[in-house]
Amino acid sequence: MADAYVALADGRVFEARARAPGRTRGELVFTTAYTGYEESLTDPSYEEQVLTFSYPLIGNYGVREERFESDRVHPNAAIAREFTDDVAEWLESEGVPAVDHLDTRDIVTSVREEGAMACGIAAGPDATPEAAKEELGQCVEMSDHLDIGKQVSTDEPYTVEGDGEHDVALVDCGMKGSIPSSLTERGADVHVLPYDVDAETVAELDPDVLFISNGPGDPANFESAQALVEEFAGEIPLAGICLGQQIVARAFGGDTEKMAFGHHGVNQPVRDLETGQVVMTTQNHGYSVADPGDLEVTQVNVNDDTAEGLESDECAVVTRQYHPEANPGPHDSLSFFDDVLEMAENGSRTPATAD
Ligand SMILES: NC(=O)CC[C@H](N)C(=O)O
Repeated sequence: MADAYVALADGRVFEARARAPGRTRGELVFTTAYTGYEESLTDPSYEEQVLTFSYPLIGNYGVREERFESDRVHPNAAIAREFTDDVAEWLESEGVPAVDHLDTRDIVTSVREEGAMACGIAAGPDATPEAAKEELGQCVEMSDHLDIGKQVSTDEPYTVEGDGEHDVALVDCGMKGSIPSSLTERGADVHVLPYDVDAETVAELDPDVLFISNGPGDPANFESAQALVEEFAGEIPLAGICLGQQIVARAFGGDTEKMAFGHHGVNQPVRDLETGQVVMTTQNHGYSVADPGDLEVTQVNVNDDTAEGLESDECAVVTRQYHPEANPGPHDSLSFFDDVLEMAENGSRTPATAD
């Protein structure tokens, strides 16, 4: 007998098996990643979402903390065709409801056809379809999570030391741990700052580059990070990943829009418009840059032409919509971090001419 229920905004209620008990709700999204479940579940960009894995068996190589991207699980709940005991126990210990033994192909095709939608979950001995529907009724639209940055950012600034070759000011809007480590490995000291850090604090640090991280929710709600970019545009080189690209685009007069079901997976093809080269990338976003403002689109998604890379020579800006730090996913675009540090070194996106 079912001991878990998933209620969707399209009116359907799925029966399922409870793997970690509890009641919750969130925006239902799916990832096509067939590996990297620990990294996805600890990616802060999934805050306030319910994550469905389209790959049918999740947990077949265990759970290891060194693969975590942050110190907790971020989606409000997780759904798979089958979770192993390792993953189920981990999610239960984190208090995050998990359900399996339901037709995830049906869920994925519904989201693909109708877009990311609200869902409610009730799992455990007392679960009822009505409880799942009640949760669904309380689900808040992603764009109405006005201060979602506070839920995921650091409260206090701190520094992760590399070799002191460059100083990166990294605004933590819900960053994945692989972003600072990709920079420290390349010799930079990374000063991690709260999502609402003020301009004076950044000015005092006098960084070589101001870097805006990935993060959850609607980029339009990250007003203070946007104001920071507006303040330092043309003064300090700027970089951004995912939410960071969206915030930088808005600061340069551009705009963002909600996608139907977004890109969540590890095989999204991206073409560089200058070289023509295509790389496979890791992605996790539900919004995209609809208008790059004063920035130039330098890379696009091969599937749907959305903006994947933005740059400005004049103001020293380089951003990516995808996740060059990988984890999970392919390492094809790790050189982004070399480009960022080269820009930090030269103070410009174009390499200094040797003369
Ligand atoms: N990974 C991210 O930074 C996601 C950015 C933003 N929250 C989106 O959904 O598009």
